[in-house]
Amino acid sequence: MSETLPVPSAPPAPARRVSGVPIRLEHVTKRYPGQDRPAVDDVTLDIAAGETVMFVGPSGCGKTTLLKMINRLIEPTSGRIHLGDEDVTNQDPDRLRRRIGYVIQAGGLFPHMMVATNIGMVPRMLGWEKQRVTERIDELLDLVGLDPEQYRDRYPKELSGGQQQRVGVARALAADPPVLLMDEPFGAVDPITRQRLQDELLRIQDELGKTIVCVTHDFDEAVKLGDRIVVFDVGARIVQYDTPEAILAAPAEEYVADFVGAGATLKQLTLTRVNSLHLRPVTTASVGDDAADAVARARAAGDDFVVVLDRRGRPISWPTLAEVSRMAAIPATVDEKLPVVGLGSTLNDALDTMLAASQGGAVVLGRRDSLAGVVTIEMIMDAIQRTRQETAG
Ligand SMILES: Nc1ncnc2c1ncn2[C@@H]1O[C@H](COP(=O)(O)OP(=O)(O)OP(=O)(O)O)[C@@H](O)[C@H]1O
Repeated sequence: MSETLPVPSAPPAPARRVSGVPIRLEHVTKRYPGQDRPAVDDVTLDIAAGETVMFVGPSGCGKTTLLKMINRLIEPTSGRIHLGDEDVTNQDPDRLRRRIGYVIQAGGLFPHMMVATNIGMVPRMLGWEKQRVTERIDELLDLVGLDPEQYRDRYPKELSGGQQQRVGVARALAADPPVLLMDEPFGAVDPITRQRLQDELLRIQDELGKTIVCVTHDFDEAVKLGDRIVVFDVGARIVQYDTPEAILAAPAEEYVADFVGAGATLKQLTLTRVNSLHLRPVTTASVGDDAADAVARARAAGDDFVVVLDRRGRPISWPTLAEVSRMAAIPATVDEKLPVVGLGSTLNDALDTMLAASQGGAVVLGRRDSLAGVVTIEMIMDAIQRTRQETAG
């Protein structure tokens, strides 16, 4: 029988808006027919409102079963589930699911429905007026970084994997549910896209403060996204439930140490985020501005590059002064390969992004993809050096 594990007392992430509710699982068990051992064996777990909690553990240990019992896609054999003050164990599952957003691998979009129809499904079921649904769709596309004009009338197959996943997140958030469940949400996309989507999720969560429970196979992802991580063993036995920092510093059992991996010191870098660096301000210019003026301002500031912003203040390119000098006005050209990272990106991510680009740095995006500054390879190297010294000392 697993012991009761209250929410650990470490302080939550820096104060942010909380729109989520706490989740309490009480002695929850799931026995599948014909199996001798329960897939989930008497689990008690408290998840605090507004936190992101990551479920990790070996294949078949019961993570997905536990997750799906929260929105009753799987019915518990016994035990109770509370959302906020409410016992939802016997609540009508359809009603329950409207209060719990659910994101699965590859977005899980309906292929025959346009993006807008996919996103607007739950609000329409809830009887929202047409105008309100339409506005909500555009608002959400904007939130997940997709231009509504360009994407709302497309079919899922006309989107990249990463874009489909973004729409999946938008759809899950449509009716503004307090809880978001995610099952390997970024498992099906390439590493660079995954990193971007993780950054977006951090940014969105920073704005919204939902209660998020997310299953992942990737311990680095758990460290990056989680306010806390639950490490499970077979039967969804909770081996450790703590902040990423605490788990990396002191794995509870040898089993967790093995799971965390030999590179734990290096993983500490995954804990250091771009927002902890002192970001460099940079010369910017808007589309249509006089190029000579931008060059003069950059020279005066000692910058070799100019970050070009679109009319919504989002960076679209990062030309050198030599390139800008050849122009009359700043063009609207979007550089598809612009190296960008989010404020929540880890130093590992930032380094990966920079190594694939020519500028020796990356543009840092803040809220709604606005420019937060620039991070350079030198800044990352300095930070790595400091982390090494602290770990050694
Ligand atoms: N519908 C089912 N019928 C019978 N057994 C099941 C069913 N679904 C899952 N199981 C079993 O329950 C256990 C837990 O499965 P679950 O999918 O929850 O694990 P998991 O930790 O999410 O695994 P993975 O990481 O591989 O996705 C496994 O032993 C699995 O074989």
